[in-house]
Amino acid sequence: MDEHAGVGIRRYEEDGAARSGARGRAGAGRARRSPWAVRLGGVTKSHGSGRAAVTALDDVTAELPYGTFTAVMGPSGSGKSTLLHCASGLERPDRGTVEIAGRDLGPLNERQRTELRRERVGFVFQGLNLLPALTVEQNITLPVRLAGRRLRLDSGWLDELLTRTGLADRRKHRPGELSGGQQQRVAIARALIARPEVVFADEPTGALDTASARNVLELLRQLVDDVGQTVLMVTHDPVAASYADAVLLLADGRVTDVLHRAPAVAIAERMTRLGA
Ligand SMILES: Nc1ncnc2c1ncn2[C@@H]1O[C@H](COP(=O)(O)OP(=O)(O)OP(=O)(O)O)[C@@H](O)[C@H]1O
Repeated sequence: MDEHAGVGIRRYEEDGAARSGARGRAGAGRARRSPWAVRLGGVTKSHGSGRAAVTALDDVTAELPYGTFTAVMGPSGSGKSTLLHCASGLERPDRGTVEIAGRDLGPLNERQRTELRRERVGFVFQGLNLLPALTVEQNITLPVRLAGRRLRLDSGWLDELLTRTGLADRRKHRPGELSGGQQQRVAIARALIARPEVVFADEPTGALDTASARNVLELLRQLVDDVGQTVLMVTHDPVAASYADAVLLLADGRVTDVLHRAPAVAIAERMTRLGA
């Protein structure tokens, strides 16, 4: 294991065990094969080939316990998006292993990976990707409907998500009738509707004003604390990262440090030292 990724892992693990044990609803009803919602072992990934090849991730090991919130930070080009794409099964690493809920993604074919992403993983991106013609409720339930008979809609969970996201009285509205922050909360509810093992968020507050961003970050934090959700979030913003239990700092494709429950100023100071 990468010596840095292992720093303070026990405390991080205890955080997750305490939260996901009591009320853990994320991935509810599924037997757990691993203490980690996500595990990367020696992941290496290059983009391009020959002399143009760029090593985006270089032997990254990281373990995300259930019920924890992890932020990934680093200078531009340090490999944050590539880490998120490899960890979520969107891209295959060149070397190393990726496990989600104890399942090794390596041997899975494309169809199996798509199914796993649909059923076990939630995504929240900066660009929202809501369908403008559908209502809030229809957008949120879309992943379940796309999965056909493989997933069943839990209407109690839908109601809880609508309440938690403050959208209960907006369920029949369309995205164009909502603020940016409300739209991002729809995207978060949609990511959670199938009770994924882990939610991957790429700059979820990047396009929001300060108050809406805080609202979205508090929502993610509450979902981790109350429901035992596991979240991995890429961000450039030290304030956003300060909501996380742990911040993985990347530089040149390697994990150079792990900060635990760090305040925004400490994260910003560490980022400055990385040259970000
Ligand atoms: N499809 C690609 N083809 C070639 N090189 C790529 C590709 N995608 C990423 N890279 C390179 O891999 C490295 C890591 O990129 P990545 O997007 O993961 O970094 P990042 O930390 O997310 O950057 P940013 O903060 O600017 O979004 C960079 O040097 C980037 O130029």
